[in-house]
Amino acid sequence: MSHTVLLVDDEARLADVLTVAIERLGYRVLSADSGEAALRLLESEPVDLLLTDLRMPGLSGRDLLRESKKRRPGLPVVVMTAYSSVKDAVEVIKEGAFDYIGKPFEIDDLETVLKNALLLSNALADNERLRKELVGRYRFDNLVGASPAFRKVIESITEVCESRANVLISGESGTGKEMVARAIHYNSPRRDHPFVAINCAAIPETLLESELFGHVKGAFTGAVVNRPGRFEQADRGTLFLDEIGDMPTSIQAKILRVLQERAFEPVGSVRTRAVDVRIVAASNKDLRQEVQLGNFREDLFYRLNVFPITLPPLRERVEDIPSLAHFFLEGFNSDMGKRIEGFSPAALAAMSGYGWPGNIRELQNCIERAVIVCKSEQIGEGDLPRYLSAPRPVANGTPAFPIDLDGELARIEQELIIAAVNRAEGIQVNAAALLGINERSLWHRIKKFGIQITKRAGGEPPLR
Ligand SMILES: Nc1ncnc2c1ncn2[C@@H]1O[C@H](COP(=O)(O)OP(=O)(O)OP(=O)(O)O)[C@@H](O)[C@H]1O
Repeated sequence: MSHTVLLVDDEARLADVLTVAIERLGYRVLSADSGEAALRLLESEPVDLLLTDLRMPGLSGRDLLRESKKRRPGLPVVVMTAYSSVKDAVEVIKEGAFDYIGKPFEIDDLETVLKNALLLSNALADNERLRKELVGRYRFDNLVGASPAFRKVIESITEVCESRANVLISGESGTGKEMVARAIHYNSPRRDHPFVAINCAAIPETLLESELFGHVKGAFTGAVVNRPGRFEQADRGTLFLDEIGDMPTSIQAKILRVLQERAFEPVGSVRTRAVDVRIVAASNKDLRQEVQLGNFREDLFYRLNVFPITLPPLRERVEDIPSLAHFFLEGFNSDMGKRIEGFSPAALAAMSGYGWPGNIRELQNCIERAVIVCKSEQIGEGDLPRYLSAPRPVANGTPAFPIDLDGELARIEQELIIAAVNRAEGIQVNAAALLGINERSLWHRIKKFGIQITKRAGGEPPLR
């Protein structure tokens, strides 16, 4: 395909002669008699090179050069002038012109200049494309996935990582929220400072404040030394507040203050400490809904939600299952010194047909188990838990042997937990009591299965 040259000259006769000559060289020519007309063509036409006269009434060649650099930075510009002078040449080159040609010139000279300008701009464009590809690959090489839904996530990370904006990552359990938080940190200007993570749901309310803000000696029984909190540890870096939806309201107010004033006081201290921390928060609950239910402060929600990223559940990015499965297979192969080459079509089909309530973490666990049990060079359907593809093994009280006992027990466990959590209206301590286990054990199981929990509004619900 021939390249398009936009020729700009206010002298109509010369423009006509040049148009014919340039067309003979094999280019398509668009002609404009002023800088203004040229800008309009630049907006609407696919132009590969701008060849402009320097002195023109209205918008001069130099003005046009500047404007074109703003609109199309990669477009090569060649400037022509009747008043050939070194000073003009230096100036236009400084402003970003590719070359300069003094009138009158031989068509052969023009041909060489045009050819070189186009060659260089193609090379630069290729270079930029390759650079972007490489940066993309090395930056996010551990984030596997090419589905449209996941590509959007990568785009969001690319957009936000350079800034200081707070980020709120939403997504079901095991969808990769922490991984994304790390990708943001390690691709941000803060990458040489700490990435500190804290799981707000895993720490009892009484300890959370001191965990976040630290404490001074004597602040409470057991505080025998001054201890810095996570905010201080993350100074100049990133603090990842995981499961922020489970943060008690009293602490939410304190987090809001750090976001607004970039300052806090350790527990037991009256001295204010300044801190420079970027917050990346994550939640597997719908925080907007939590705000409506009165469980989460609206002002904090808006502070955190400056840049929201939503991670799709694995069942909505089924296309990524094979590449994720291979990625995990490679990792476990090398951890366990195995050489399993891949998956049978039936195994891939079973994985693609399953709903993955625990998302990528569940897939990862499943591949780990398969690598352990697999005895051949390919993971087959039989190496995967039966519940991935098998229909229910107990119908009308009669077991359809053989069954996958572990898989079935996991399924029943999951169902009972969901039922208890629903009965307890999302209040985990009550659900744990219903199941006869402690709250911590329940929390671990909820995490393992990726169960979604939504508390209902209106205080402690009665247990039935
Ligand atoms: N795109 C991905 N490519 C490769 N591995 C991934 C990807 N996303 C997540 N993982 C892996 O899946 C597992 C779960 O991810 P992660 O812990 O980031 O999820 P999460 O959403 O933070 O979970 P939770 O809500 O339970 O804290 C991790 O082992 C992580 O390495």
